[in-house]
Amino acid sequence: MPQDKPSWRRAIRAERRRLSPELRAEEAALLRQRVLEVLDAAPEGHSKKVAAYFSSPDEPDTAPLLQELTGRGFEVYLPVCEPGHVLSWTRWEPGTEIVQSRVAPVNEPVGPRHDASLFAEIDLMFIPALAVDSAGLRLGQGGGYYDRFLPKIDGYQTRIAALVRDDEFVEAGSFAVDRHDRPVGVVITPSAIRRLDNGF
Ligand SMILES: Nc1nc2c(c(=O)[nH]1)N(C=O)[C@@H](CNc1ccc(C(=O)N[C@@H](CCC(=O)O)C(=O)O)cc1)CN2
Ligand SMILES: Nc1ncnc2c1ncn2[C@@H]1O[C@H](COP(=O)(O)OP(=O)(O)OP(=O)(O)O)[C@@H](O)[C@H]1O
Repeated sequence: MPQDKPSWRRAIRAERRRLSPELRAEEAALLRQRVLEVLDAAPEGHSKKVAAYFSSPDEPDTAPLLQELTGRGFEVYLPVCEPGHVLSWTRWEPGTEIVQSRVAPVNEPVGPRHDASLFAEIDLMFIPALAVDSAGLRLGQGGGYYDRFLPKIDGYQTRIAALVRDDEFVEAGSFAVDRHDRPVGVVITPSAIRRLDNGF
């Protein structure tokens, strides 16, 4: 029996809170390594614009990889939560002002906002999840922001890579899925890059 989403969310958040700062830092460094491997394997002519996100304290720490991406000359865009569970996108560089979102418990950059059409030029997007199953379906924080956003970029080439801890990559069917859930094509954990054979 697949478990309901709220039970999974509670269990994963509790597990993440139990991590020591040392293990968290170690996993963040490994995730950065894996992301660099994905970029190194990217085809010639791959866009220098990528989308990512600012991690919250309970998520795998994306700070090292954001630094690394800008250090390698990538233009990095991060989500901004708009009312109505809409995401827009703002460029981030080290030093960009960061504020607490007015509509969700996350931090976001301040600056000009772009809509989904930005993704015509984005080949790779990193997205948060609490868990991903082997079919590529993700369990998010429950806002439905990405579920609503991803259909808007269906027509673009953007590859979508979810970042989770090793234990959070689980068998297909482990958690309940809804009709609106979109599969991701790649799952990156500290120990591995998994390219899923689901056409995404
Ligand atoms: N780092 C990060 N940024 C992100 C997301 C994310 O998952 N992680 N999002 C991914 O969509 C969007 C923000 N959506 C979110 C929706 C709900 C919660 C959340 O923690 N909800 C809790 C507590 C609610 C509250 O305190 O108001 C909950 O539902 O229990 C977090 C982010 C866009 N930015
Ligand atoms: N495409 C959509 N259109 C309308 N409502 C949606 C859509 N996607 C999700 N929702 C609604 O948003 C809420 C959260 O959905 P869900 O539990 O799948 O979020 P999530 O995948 O955890 O979040 P996120 O995508 O932000 O990481 C649900 O009430 C769901 O019905």
